[in-house]
Amino acid sequence: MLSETSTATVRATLPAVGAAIEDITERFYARLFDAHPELLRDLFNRGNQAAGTQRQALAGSIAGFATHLLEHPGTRPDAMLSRIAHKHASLGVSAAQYKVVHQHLFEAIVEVLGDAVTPEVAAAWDEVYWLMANALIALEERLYTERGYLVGGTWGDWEVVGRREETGDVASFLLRPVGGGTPQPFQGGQYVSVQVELPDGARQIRQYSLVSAPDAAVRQISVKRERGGEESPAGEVSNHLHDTVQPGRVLRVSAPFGDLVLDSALGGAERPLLLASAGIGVTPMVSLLAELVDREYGAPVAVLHADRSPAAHALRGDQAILAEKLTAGTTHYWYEEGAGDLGRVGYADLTDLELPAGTAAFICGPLPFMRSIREQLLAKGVPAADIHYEVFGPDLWLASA
Ligand SMILES: NC(=O)C1=CN([C@@H]2O[C@H](COP(=O)(O)OP(=O)(O)OC[C@H]3O[C@@H](n4cnc5c(N)ncnc54)[C@H](O)[C@@H]3O)[C@@H](O)[C@H]2O)C=CC1
Repeated sequence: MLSETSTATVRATLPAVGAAIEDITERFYARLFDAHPELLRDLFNRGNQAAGTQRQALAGSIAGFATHLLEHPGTRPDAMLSRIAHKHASLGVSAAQYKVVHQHLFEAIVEVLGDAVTPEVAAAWDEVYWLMANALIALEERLYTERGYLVGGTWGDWEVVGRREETGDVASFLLRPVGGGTPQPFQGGQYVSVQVELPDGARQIRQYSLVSAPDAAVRQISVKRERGGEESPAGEVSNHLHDTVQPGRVLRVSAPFGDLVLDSALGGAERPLLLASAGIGVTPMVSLLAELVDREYGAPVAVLHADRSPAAHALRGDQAILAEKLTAGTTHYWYEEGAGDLGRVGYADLTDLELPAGTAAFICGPLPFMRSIREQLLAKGVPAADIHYEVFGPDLWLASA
């Protein structure tokens, strides 16, 4: 909890810091990568840096954390912290790295705000930083130790033992640990980080949801080729995987992390579920469904998916087969074109969908889709706390929340 003196100072300076936060985070990353070029090459996503989205996400999380401290003193924004901690753990982040970030972040604050950063102001924001950093460090250490990993030591070598083209843009890669052995079961909905060496020697990392059943001996990821367009650069890692990775290749893969998991929503008891995905957001839903089937889940499960067309709908077969195996599963599909009798036309529309009382929702897909589903669920009376979501890449939902 923020001290009384710092609370007053943070309250008085939040508007100024908030207004300058994107400038501050831009200079922060410039300073950080100047001092540690290896971080941009081998840890941070270069595409997100170039597009500025990581900066917006960091700005959003700092501003969000400070606002939370002021508005809800004595509590923590647990959902936000948990999401960040899982992502960090999958990257192997360690406590020492928070000191490096602190140094460059505070230098950037002074560079942007100048004399406004009195010792009192610096001390108050220092307190905010360390409240957030220490909360994350504790969560990350718990994630490592719970699973018996050394801090930062979750990477392993995995051999690609199969590859399957799912759609024109999505390929699945089947992975088995080098040296054999059955991997520990993960939780449906979790993801792994994958690190590949690119032609210029950079070792870039991306997260991909696990698609296989949590206890499968062979793990599967399904990757959409990010072709890029006017607003977004082509995905360096997804294109590399599509163009060069065939069976026999060994990839560096992290242990599974991610908190879009059943236990976070269920609290021990079965309840009606809604699993809504769009586009490549289908991936975590498939492992969640596999886990539900495995548990012989008895409560109603509504499986919703929206896509450009049936042909673009990756893993449609797996999703349908698993939904069919559920005791009380229903499927609802929407396609922008070519729906025929395979689904409804247009974006996902929940107007006609009857939601049993007590439904918990899981959503994953492009941000506009997730916002639209969240709005529709809130309008139908689903409490915000029962809406769980996964964001791939920088959390711009937070930045704009
Ligand atoms: N959870 C996450 O953070 C995810 C992020 N993405 C990101 O989103 C981008 C696009 O993903 P794609 O699979 O190519 O999806 P996409 O662009 O093919 O869209 C899939 C479907 O989302 C729905 N949708 C799109 N805009 C909507 C809107 N404004 N309102 C309601 N529904 C809407 C439509 O039904 C559309 O067919 C990717 O670049 C990816 O990085 C994708 C999946 C998951």
